[in-house]
Amino acid sequence: MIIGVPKEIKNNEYRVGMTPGSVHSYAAAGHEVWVETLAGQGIGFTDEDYAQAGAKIVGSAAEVWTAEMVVKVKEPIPSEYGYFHAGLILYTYLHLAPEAELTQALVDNKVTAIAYETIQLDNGSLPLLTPMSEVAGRMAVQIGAHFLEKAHGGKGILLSGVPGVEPGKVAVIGGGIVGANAAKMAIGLGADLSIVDLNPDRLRQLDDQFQGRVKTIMSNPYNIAEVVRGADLVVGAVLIPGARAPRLVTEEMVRRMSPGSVIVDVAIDQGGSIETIDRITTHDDPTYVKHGVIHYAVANMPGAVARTSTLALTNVTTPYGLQIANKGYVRAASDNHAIAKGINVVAGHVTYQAVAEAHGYEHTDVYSFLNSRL
Ligand SMILES: NC(=O)C1=CN([C@@H]2O[C@H](COP(=O)(O)OP(=O)(O)OC[C@H]3O[C@@H](n4cnc5c(N)ncnc54)[C@H](O)[C@@H]3O)[C@@H](O)[C@H]2O)C=CC1
Ligand SMILES: CC(=O)C(=O)O
Repeated sequence: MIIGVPKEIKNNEYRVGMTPGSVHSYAAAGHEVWVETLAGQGIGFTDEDYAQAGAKIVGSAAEVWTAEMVVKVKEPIPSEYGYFHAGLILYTYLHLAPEAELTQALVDNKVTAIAYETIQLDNGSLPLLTPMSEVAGRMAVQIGAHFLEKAHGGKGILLSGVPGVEPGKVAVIGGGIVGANAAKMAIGLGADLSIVDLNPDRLRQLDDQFQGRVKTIMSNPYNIAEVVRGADLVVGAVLIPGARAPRLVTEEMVRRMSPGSVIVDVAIDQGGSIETIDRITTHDDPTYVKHGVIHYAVANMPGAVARTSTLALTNVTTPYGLQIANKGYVRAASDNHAIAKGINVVAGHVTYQAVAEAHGYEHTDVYSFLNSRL
């Protein structure tokens, strides 16, 4: 199969869909990999590194996108929609529930769109989202600490406190991978940490894992209002896989926070979990202030630490990508249902229920579709 790896063009996105090591694995399996020139340059992977690993370096995005399968990092942006073509396998993050226009473009062009973030194991885990959630969760606290500094617009709080002065308060809404990784950093800094989740078993795990250094709180509007009101830093970290994020922190709750507090809404890639976050921000211009509170809503946070993130991401995307390339998506998804769950759109059908519901498409059962093609 011919597999294309375009250079990412989203704001400050230096991650890349394959490392030279992943190119080597695809090439060893008999595939031809086309890498757009300078795709990895920003993180120290040169065209020469890719060529030595077995890639063909191509001069333009337009050419890369003519491949049978495209391996990317971020969801395509409108200037890339024109490259879609029937039968293309697009393997990348997609986050379609808040992206009506992208969903329509994939449907109209009969692209087979396999979303990293909905590839799901039988135990419910999301193996291709996990590493980026680890990165973003850890970053969320360091970003929050930065914006809490007076010179960056914050209220002038050091999250750790100092002897004789109490630490800052961090409230994490959603105790999954992002939440647990934010917790590690907050605890490492010595902050006063609360984590809110809906799942009592998850709260028990967090309680055990952090040995009394976290307050675990059941999710309901009353508890969220209380914890948000007292927080210096709120981290939005909820997820309902594939669906638009629930807006758990209301405008009224934000209004009651003290001026100079910070919200980092990691869940912005699924539409955001904070009512006062009405737009995605960028690494170039990451924050805005509403009701005196600093809002950070960057949808590609791991792009800021792109070398670490690319290595972590391709560690998990390459084995699944190889299954898709080696067997074709129909056989790969029939043999491995984790991959079937990643198929959001195929041959003009929407096969992920939450995406169909979000945009009013009829839902096509992915297994019926796959069986019809076997
Ligand atoms: N902005 C960015 O750059 C990045 C964003 N993300 C996003 O972060 C979000 C979280 O991802 P993960 O931690 O991996 O998901 P996860 O599935 O591991 O955790 C989500 C948690 O939210 C909880 N939850 C669901 N509904 C809730 C409610 N009503 N109240 C409280 N808790 C609730 C679940 O029980 C679960 O523990 C996702 O939207 C993911 O795509 C991840 C990486 C980078
Ligand atoms: C998860 C995601 O969308 C990202 O890492 O950018």
